[in-house]
Amino acid sequence: MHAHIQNLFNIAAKPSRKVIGLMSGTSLDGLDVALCELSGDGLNTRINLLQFTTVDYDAGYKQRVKAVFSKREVDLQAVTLLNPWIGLEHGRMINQCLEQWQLTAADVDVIASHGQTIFHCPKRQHNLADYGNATLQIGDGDHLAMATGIITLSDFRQKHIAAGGEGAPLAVYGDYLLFSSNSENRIMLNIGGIANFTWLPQTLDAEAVFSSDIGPGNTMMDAFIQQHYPGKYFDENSLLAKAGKVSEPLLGALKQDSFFALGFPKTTGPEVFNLAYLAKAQQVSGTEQLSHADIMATLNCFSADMIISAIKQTTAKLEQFVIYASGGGIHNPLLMAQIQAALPGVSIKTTHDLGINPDAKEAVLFAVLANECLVGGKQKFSNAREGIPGVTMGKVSFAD
Ligand SMILES: Nc1ncnc2c1ncn2[C@@H]1O[C@H](COP(=O)(O)OP(=O)(O)OP(=O)(O)O)[C@@H](O)[C@H]1O
Ligand SMILES: CC(=O)N[C@H]1[C@@H]2OC[C@@H](O2)[C@@H](O)[C@@H]1O[C@H](C)C(=O)O
Repeated sequence: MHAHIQNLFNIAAKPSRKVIGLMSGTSLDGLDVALCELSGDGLNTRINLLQFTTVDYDAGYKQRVKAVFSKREVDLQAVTLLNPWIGLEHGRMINQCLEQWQLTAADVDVIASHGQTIFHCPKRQHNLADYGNATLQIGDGDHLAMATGIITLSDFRQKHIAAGGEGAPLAVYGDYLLFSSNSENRIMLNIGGIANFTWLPQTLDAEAVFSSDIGPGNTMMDAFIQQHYPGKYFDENSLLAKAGKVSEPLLGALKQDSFFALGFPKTTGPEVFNLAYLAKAQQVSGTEQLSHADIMATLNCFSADMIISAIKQTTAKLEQFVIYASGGGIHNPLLMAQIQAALPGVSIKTTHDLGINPDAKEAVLFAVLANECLVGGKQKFSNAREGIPGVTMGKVSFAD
């Protein structure tokens, strides 16, 4: 047996493992790095979030990734160069975190790397008869493993698609394993660039659980700020949105996309919800002359309304449920206030109340997927129709 396989076997046989979960999402703000200690598997998974940092991307990094991010036409050389480069950059960022935490590579068993999504393309979106669902994450795992000296599991989404899913949301697996409860119905709401949620009924029924994208979380608001306010990346504390008034005609036009009429689960991305989408809605509704503040107020309301509608649809027959929010959108006060106002009596907490820093949640979920890849596989997920095929995800890169 190769020593690497023996090593992997030993890691899987340990009573607990240290896993670094990585997430770099659609907001392109930074790399979320979560050092977790994991024991058990399936519904017996126990997790301790030991360290969490977001390593901010500098302007140069953002510019390089944005040049290819969610664009139909790109410089293929740039994509090819970015694939190893992002792997190496993420490796450098992890090494920096380890130094800050006064740890070494030997203190970590594996890295679980999401990579950087540059294009997400479910069949329903591209509509080409000869092709199925597709998604592309770059930031090569071999480069990450070599740069850190740590075994790396990466590229989790391809197996999901190969087994019939859309490659997302993968949150459902970790949400179910970590956060389901037999004492309350839960909605795990993540408001990142794209908003998504996982439905966790208190019956714990793995066949009833599902996860779905909702529509834009922060992505359109961020894109608008970045276009009109150079040097700013988002509408900090909803200041601009709060200064504006919602335009009902524009809001109505924004809600017209066929994506919203589809049932759950479904996935989307900034390939659909972007500034071109806004421009078209403004044209259709004759609202080209709106002020920046009114547009931002409307975009904020658009994200809030679609989140509210998804939650109402899912919980229509329920007396009680609790929302556990996470992702950068929870720091947007206007967005959160609108959601709460539309759901009076519903308790909106954050994953902090479940012991997980809400900014770290997605990175933690990838650490859980890696743990399942190494020691799990016993929890039955077989509901491919709901986007939860029961497969092992993650490709192994050894460190030498
Ligand atoms: N103080 C704040 N006020 C308003 N918005 C904020 C604030 N802090 C963070 N945000 C929003 O959160 C975003 C970052 O969210 P997050 O890190 O969850 O995104 P992501 O992980 O890239 O997304 P995804 O889940 O889609 O992959 C910022 O771009 C911004 O829109
Ligand atoms: C293709 C892709 O990267 N999708 C992301 C994105 O960001 C939020 C939403 O869109 C979600 O579907 C997904 O990420 C989370 C971690 C998921 O798979 O659950």
